[in-house]
Amino acid sequence: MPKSLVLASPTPVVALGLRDRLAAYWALTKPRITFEVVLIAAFGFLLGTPGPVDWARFCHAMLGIGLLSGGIAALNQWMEHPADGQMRRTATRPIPSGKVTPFQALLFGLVLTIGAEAYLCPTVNPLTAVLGLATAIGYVWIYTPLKTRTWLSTAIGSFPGAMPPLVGWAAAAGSLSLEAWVLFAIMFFWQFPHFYAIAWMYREDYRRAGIGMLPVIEADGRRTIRQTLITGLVTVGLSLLPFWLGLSGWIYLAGALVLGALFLQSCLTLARTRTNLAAKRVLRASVMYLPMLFLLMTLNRL
Ligand code: HEM
Ligand SMILES: CC(C)=CCC/C(C)=C/CC/C(C)=C/COP(=O)(O)OP(=O)(O)O
Repeated sequence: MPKSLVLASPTPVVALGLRDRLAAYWALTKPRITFEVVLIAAFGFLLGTPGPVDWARFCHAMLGIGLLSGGIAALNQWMEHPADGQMRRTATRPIPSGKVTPFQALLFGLVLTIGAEAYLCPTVNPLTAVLGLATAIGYVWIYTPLKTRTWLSTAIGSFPGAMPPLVGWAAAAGSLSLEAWVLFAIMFFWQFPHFYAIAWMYREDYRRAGIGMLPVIEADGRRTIRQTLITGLVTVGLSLLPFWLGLSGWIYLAGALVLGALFLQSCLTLARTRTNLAAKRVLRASVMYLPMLFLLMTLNRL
């Protein structure tokens, strides 16, 4: 297929009923990713709570974090809608499919992002708002433009990507501690198997849009596999630290080992078979692994 082929024509906005219009705006927030962001932030909040849980603050924090995650997802789509229109996976998104204009998406993203910041600062605490702002800048203004410039963009995007537990912790505690940074580190390394699996599955799509992720730029996939295995191992190794730090107990340790073994098994299967199906299993395993690990950590503490 020629590189220049545009899968979704940049049509002007199509006439939509209210329901479809709302659905298009909802899609701009990348709801499934935003859901996982809020979930991990919620675990971060509970883990960072020093005494009894302040449920009012918890609700404010989750609402603000959800709005922020949705807002930056919309801004990301505003910035990369030409590339999204070139890829099968993203060609049906609200902007390339003409359901929302780029300007509407920009406005929506700004309102949500600025609104979230203005909400988090007084109702939760300034530290949470500052970390949220750093996440927005890191994701929208640093990671997104770098996607077409360097294969290292994914490693850079992992910094804002790892913020949910840190932001959740800050919302509860009003400060950050070693334990919070350990949660950040687990999530930072977790992302490598996650996005290498995705980049493997969609490498033709990414190539067409000029996004040179590692599986796109290397011919044989060896570095992708090596980095997937190493970062998978580092993730599982780091996942044992909450036990040693006294954040969680024996049930967590046993569960983390079982979950880690399953996650690593999916990475090893990808290394052995190098198929798209195996990459899909790594993606599924990664999406399950993280919330289950944090759930165990939190339950075990309670
Ligand atoms: C540099 C970091 C990351 C990159 C490049 C990345 C990229 C992607 C992409 C392209 C997909 C779509 C896969 C598909 O359509 O089949 C995806 C799925 C997903 N990602 Fe990530 N992601 C990253 C980090 C994160 C983070 C930090 C979270 C959450 C806290 C997350 C949660 C998810 C979830 C839940 C899905 C599945 C969504 C679904 O079911 O459609 N990702 N990721
Ligand atoms: C606290 C808080 C609000 C945290 C937000 C965390 C965050 C920034 C998550 C997104 C991580 C990420 C790099 C996703 C991929 O985007 P992509 O542009 O590569 O994906 P795409 O190709 O599907 O658009």
